[in-house]
Amino acid sequence: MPPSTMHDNYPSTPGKVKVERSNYFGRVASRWHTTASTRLLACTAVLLTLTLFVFYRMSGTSGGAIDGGIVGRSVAAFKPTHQWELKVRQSCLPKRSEEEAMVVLVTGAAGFVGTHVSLALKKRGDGVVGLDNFNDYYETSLKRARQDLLEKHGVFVVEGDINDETLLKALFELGQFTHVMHLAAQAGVRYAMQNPGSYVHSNIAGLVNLFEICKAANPQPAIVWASSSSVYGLNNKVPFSESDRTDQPASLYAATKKAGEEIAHTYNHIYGLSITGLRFFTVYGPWGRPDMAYFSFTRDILRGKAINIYTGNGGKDLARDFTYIDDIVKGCVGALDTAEKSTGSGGKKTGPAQLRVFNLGNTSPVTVPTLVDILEKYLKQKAKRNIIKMPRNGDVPFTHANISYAQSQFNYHPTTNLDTGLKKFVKWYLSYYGVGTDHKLWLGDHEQIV
Ligand SMILES: O=C(O)[C@H]1O[C@H](OP(=O)(O)OP(=O)(O)OC[C@H]2O[C@@H](n3ccc(=O)[nH]c3=O)[C@H](O)[C@@H]2O)[C@H](O)[C@@H](O)[C@H]1O
Repeated sequence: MPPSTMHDNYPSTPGKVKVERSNYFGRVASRWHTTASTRLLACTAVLLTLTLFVFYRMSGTSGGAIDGGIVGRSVAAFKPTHQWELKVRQSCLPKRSEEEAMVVLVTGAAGFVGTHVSLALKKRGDGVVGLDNFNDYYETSLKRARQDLLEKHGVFVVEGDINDETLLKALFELGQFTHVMHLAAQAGVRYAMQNPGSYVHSNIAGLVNLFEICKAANPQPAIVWASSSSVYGLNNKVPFSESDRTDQPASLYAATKKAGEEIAHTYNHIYGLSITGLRFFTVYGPWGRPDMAYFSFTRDILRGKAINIYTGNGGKDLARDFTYIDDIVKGCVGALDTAEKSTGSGGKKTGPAQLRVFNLGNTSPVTVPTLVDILEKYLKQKAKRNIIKMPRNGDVPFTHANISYAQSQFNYHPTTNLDTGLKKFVKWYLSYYGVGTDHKLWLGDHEQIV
């Protein structure tokens, strides 16, 4: 199999893609007992394949395009059209006074948090452009529905990957962004064991590419980005404070988010980028992520399917500091509003710049069985519960945020408890998918739920 075909197994925008390993080497091995000339041919083919593979990988990075290394090829060259430029310009136009207004690039805009933050910014009159690669980590129809919602509110979502240098340069030139809300990432704690490359592609390579573009932009934007409560890993000092140790990640997902925080430090230190990391604590709500427990439990309860409820050591219930999406949006907007300007110019730092990390949690952990109790109440249906020991897949037993830093800096006060938040989620879920729980059933009317 030629190397180009081998690479076609990898997506440029990774998602839930099964990487089928080439069985070329297997076939070569099985024929190893044949003639000497076959053996020579096989050796040459293996060497040629390896040489081309290495060359392909090296040319991908030396050409300036930061691609995902093990996950991929460079994204296809982007060529802006007149129509595309018009849409970007229009979406960037603020509707409030120039001094007050921000022009924000929201990456991951068709994602759960990205959609809500984009809407909130647009509603108060900021210029907002979205960017999303629409990967298939979970159902893309939900991402497209969020995109429809955004476009109805005047937010144009550019389809593209944060690793696409050409696209990002064109966007930054047009947009002259004052801020970047960076939410594009490969999410999910447990999926990291199935597709580690996608975490490297989005959470490491993509982050570096975005910082490179921001550092070179004139003016440099201030950046607020999504880190994760998972960086606390096996930390058992509660509640988790920003100054606690974060050097024991329990999953590759957590490790890439922790790495992102270190990379942020570097770009702040060398180039004067103003960077704020937000450690989100298990965010849930309407338009949420189908891979998360509250969402998949809802689906399975309605279908009469059993759900797995994990327990920790000694059968102890797991607990999360579940945080409602509206509270997270307030935190994101607060972080944007208090972000100072970057200090660099022409890729050079001219003075020290702001570097912050905040917990955005709810400060009241709830156990997973209690979450299921609440869902049963609002779904009016009993769950079939399988209680099983937590698999060794990167999970942590509990999370609990100390939010006093965010409180002091931008008055962050979460107001929605899990009961109220899940009630709103269930209402949205039933209106979106229909009571019959057929996922293809679209009842529309979603705007009222936001
Ligand atoms: O705060 C974060 O930084 C992360 O939050 C979220 O991770 P988690 O807190 O692990 O949420 P989620 O998967 O909903 O599992 C919730 C609970 O249900 C338990 N759980 C899960 C699945 C299952 O089948 N059974 C079960 O008991 C499970 O053991 C856990 O106790 C985001 O997905 C992640 O992207 C990141 O943003």
